[in-house]
Amino acid sequence: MWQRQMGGRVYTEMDFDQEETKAKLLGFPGGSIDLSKQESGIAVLKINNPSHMNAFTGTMMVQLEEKVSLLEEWADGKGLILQGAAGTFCSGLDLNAFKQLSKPQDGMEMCMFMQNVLTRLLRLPLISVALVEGRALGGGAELTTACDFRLMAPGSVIQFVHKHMGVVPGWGGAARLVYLVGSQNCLKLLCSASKVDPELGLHIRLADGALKDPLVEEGVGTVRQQAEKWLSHYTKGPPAVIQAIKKVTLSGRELPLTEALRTEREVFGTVWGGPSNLQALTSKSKHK
Ligand SMILES: CC[C@@H](C(=O)O)C(=O)SCCNC(=O)CCNC(=O)[C@H](O)C(C)(C)COP(=O)(O)OP(=O)(O)OC[C@H]1O[C@@H](n2cnc3c(N)ncnc32)[C@H](O)[C@@H]1OP(=O)(O)O
Repeated sequence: MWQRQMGGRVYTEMDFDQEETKAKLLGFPGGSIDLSKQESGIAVLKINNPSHMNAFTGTMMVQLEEKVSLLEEWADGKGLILQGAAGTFCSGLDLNAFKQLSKPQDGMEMCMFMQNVLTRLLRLPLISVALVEGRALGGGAELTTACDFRLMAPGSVIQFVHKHMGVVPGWGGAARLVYLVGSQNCLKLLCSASKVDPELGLHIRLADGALKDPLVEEGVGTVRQQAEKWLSHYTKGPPAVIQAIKKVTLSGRELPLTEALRTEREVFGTVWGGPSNLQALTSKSKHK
């Protein structure tokens, strides 16, 4: 029930031929999206195209979809960190692909593909964090909004540069940005294409944390270690319970009240009387 209501794609085969679009996107090679799942239940998705500032190629779009599919089935998963390679996040759509996808229909098919993938990414039953180092530009800025939280490293910048490209966000970034920062701040960020640094990010609630500089402050660990420590505060506990918390939060955010309540009941039924619940009851009764 939950999967049907919340896990679905935005666009179906009624809207576009996903497989045909995939084949087209694979015509823009370069880079990779690498997934590593850890025993702790935290996975890391690496945006890996460092020679091009982690610009997002067609191959990377297809690989992102494949990795999201794997994460949707990860029963032991609790958290996810989205990070760019070589100390920077993502400089947006690969400009070569941009040029070659210049026909409106091609652009819209790419958008539908990426909106489907990023919506599924945001709806993963995992607590997700975009670890922003260096620059997150254009589509890269949109990628950061497809996670539950954003942690910004010292000197990092999120910049919706779309106006400079004569376009608007197409990967769902505008819809998600309005939800995160409100319509006025969204308008300001898109119309000014201004740089959001950690301080401004915290102020407008685009960022949920500013990480410390390990070169300045001893003992704070790398930014990745800091992000993992931050995320660990929210992923302590059994995977089934953490996943259920994300599901009821998502339904509360996305569904009309009656449907959200019904979904909450469904999800509640998956954990009530489950092993974690029974174990908690047993340990509580010992304290009487
Ligand atoms: C729907 C999303 C879509 C949209 O509509 O907005 C987009 O995302 S469009 C793309 C938006 N992104 C950009 O406009 C950023 C473009 N890149 C830059 O402005 C600069 O590269 C930089 C990111 C500010 C870094 O500048 P700098 O430090 O001077 O390094 P270089 O410019 O020399 O870049 C190093 C290397 O990386 C290549 N590169 C960088 N960004 C891209 C990109 N988006 N696509 C392809 N390649 C990119 C750059 O060409 C250099 O490679 P070489 O020329 O081979 O050395």
